[in-house]
Amino acid sequence: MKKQNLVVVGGGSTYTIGMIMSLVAEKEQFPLKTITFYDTNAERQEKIAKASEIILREKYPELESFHYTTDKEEALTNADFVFVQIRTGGLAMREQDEQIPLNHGAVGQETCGPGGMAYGLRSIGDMIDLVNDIRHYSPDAWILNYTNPAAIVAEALRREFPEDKKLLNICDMPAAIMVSYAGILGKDVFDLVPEYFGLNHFGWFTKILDKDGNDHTDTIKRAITEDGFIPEDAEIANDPSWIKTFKQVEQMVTDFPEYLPNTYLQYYLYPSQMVEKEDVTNTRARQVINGREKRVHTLADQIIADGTTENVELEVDIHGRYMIRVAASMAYNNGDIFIVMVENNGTIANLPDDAMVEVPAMITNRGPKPFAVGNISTFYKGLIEGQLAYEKLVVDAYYENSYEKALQALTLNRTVVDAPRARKILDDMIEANQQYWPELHANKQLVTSK
Ligand SMILES: NC(=O)c1ccc[n+]([C@@H]2O[C@H](COP(=O)([O-])OP(=O)(O)OC[C@H]3O[C@@H](n4cnc5c(N)ncnc54)[C@H](O)[C@@H]3O)[C@@H](O)[C@H]2O)c1
Ligand SMILES: O=P(O)(O)OC[C@H]1O[C@H](O[C@H]2[C@H](O)[C@@H](O)[C@@H](O)O[C@@H]2CO)[C@H](O)[C@@H](O)[C@@H]1O
Ligand SMILES: [Mn+2]
Repeated sequence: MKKQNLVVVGGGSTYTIGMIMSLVAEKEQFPLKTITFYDTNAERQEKIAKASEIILREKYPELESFHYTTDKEEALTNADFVFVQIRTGGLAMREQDEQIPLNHGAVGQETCGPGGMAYGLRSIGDMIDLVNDIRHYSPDAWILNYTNPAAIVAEALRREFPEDKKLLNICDMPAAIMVSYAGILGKDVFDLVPEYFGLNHFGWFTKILDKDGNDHTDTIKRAITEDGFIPEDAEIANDPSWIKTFKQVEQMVTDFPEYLPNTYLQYYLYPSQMVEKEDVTNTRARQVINGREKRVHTLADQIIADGTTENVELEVDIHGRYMIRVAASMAYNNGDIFIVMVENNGTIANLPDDAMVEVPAMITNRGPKPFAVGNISTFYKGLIEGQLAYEKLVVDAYYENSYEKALQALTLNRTVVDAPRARKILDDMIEANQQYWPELHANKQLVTSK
């Protein structure tokens, strides 16, 4: 098996140490020659990198080299795989994305509704620059992007790099949900085969099979409605916010029992309930700053101070394992099946060809080969078309510097609906994002004809 040169962009991310542990756990499936971290924030990256260096020295002695840098040429040259996990504006801006809509009575969420638009308009420019840089230094590298909001980023990258066949956008949420299905069934998550359709953070499992073709969908539905649904992946199992989110699946399956929903659908199906549950002074970003970020930084500090991992507990989670299994299937043409984002082109027959959809695909060394879904029925088609229009309008707003397109996007979104409210949210977001967003201009025709 050829050993791979891996670059992690966003080396200072709160997910990096988990990713390193997953790379250790998956070294047989995805053997590495070198690992390089790249980040624009030297200080944030250094702490994570120094801890990672110790972990790798102890647990991955066969690795030929590990290094970290803020120099893009040094980082991106000679890569086989580039994993991208950046957050333009950091968790501080995530907090604004969540608080602004809540101040106007709308859902405040990282990737759904107005928060997703704000984060999208910040991320698109950086992601385009980054893909250009990667292609300049490593034209043939596989790029696995999971930078959020993945749906909007994927749409922008589709428009910007239409011929790039080695760029794949992925999300761990379906896999994390499947970990809980596996728990219900007493099976390994990688032994389950999903049937699924939708957009990123906006989809449904239509069937859960095992590798022998046995259908477990009804067993899972029954278990959820009778016994409830809990997160089982190590990273989120004890997190009160994720426990609440998984609990909401019970209501979704009771109200709409046809298919099994992605957890993120809660924001679109029960927006008022979601707003009522929130505390604007302690939104998810604040919980992550005081929770995951603090935990990861304390862990890194301890590993660095001790010079060893002997005194800490290091866990492997589905986030890293899933990303790595997708990469391995590309590297070694395994033909494994994973849920990923692809340009539709008929996969969901009654949706536009140019939609970025999330569906199961066979992952090969020629990229993802999605399985045909066929026509989807009215409820799902209606919901998806509205959300897809919102996503496309956000990307239009970016390219056209259009205030109007941004306003249309928010008004269309199920988490907002009301046009005056959309305008208030948009105006506050423009103010908060001056440093990051393209300048949005009002429709010139209307202004001049006054
Ligand atoms: N798709 C998914 O399912 C999924 C799952 C988990 C995390 N994520 C995403 O992963 C990303 C990281 O999340 P986090 O909470 O760890 O954020 P974080 O802020 O802790 O980490 C992001 C890192 O990226 C760096 N960075 C920012 N802009 C950069 C640029 N242009 N070039 C290089 N480095 C840059 C930052 O300095 C920071 O160290 C986010 O986009 C998050 O939404 C996605
Ligand atoms: O609110 P956060 O920052 O805790 O989570 C936001 C992310 O949530 C999903 O990722 C989960 C993942 O599903 C789970 O396996 C585990 O690794 O935790 C992650 C979050 O902590 C979602 O898919 C991502 O897009 C979000 O960024
Ligand atoms: Mn996701």
